[in-house]
Amino acid sequence: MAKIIAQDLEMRFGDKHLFSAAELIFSQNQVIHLQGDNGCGKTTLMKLLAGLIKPTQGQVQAIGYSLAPWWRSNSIVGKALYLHQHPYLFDGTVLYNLAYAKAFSDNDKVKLNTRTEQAIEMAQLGHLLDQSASSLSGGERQRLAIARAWIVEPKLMMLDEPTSNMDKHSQHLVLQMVADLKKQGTGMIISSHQSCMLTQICDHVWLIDNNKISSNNKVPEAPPTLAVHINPNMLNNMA
Ligand SMILES: Nc1ncnc2c1ncn2[C@@H]1O[C@H](COP(=O)(O)OP(=O)(O)OP(=O)(O)O)[C@@H](O)[C@H]1O
Repeated sequence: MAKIIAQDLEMRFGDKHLFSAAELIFSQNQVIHLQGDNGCGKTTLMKLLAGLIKPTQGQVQAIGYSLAPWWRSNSIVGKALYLHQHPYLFDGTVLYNLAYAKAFSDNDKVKLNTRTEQAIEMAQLGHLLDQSASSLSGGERQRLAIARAWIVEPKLMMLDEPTSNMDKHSQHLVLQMVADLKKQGTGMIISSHQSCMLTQICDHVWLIDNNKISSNNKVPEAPPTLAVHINPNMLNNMA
């Protein structure tokens, strides 16, 4: 099973102590809601686990992956996929961005083509395929980035404030893809300082507070309540 393990972790920027943690384990089949106030270090923690930056102290290692090629000096890079809240997209069309994902998957060509078609449908990107990715709205960019990840089926993935640019409809589309990845065993960290549709499928919480990271099982959230509007005339008619 793929895991990222961080031990004796400490992160500082100059004099600013962001957080310390004796041990953090992020593994497949685990969906974590990463919580904490603005500026507490959620993005920094995810970048550490993705190998994009190094901790001030401590080790971050990946297990359950095949050995990294000799030219890749940092063996963490590329293990857990990190999706920024303003996702990086390649120059080119939406279709080009989806097709590019195939280079990062071990799946065979037929399966990748089928998954690409399914992803286009799930993310409702069909009418945007020939449009330049740089011209997409914030919510469309997020949908494209998550569809691209869904095609690849990563073992571990981190979503940084994924719903910050999304209306309810886009959130719902993304929820379907994320829930499907969960079913397939993809481990996920979803950072959000508020509860949202996506955090409802999380089963663990990591909280950054007072420069410490605590880890707990998540108390299930109540399903979203449906507002029921009762027409008073209807009640009169029933009386
Ligand atoms: N490269 C850097 N150099 C110096 N300080 C940095 C650097 N990157 C982040 N910081 C600081 O570290 C703190 C944590 O930033 P980070 O983006 O990780 O927080 P966050 O919890 O994700 O915030 P938000 O909820 O607002 O997105 C902030 O005060 C930020 O200014």
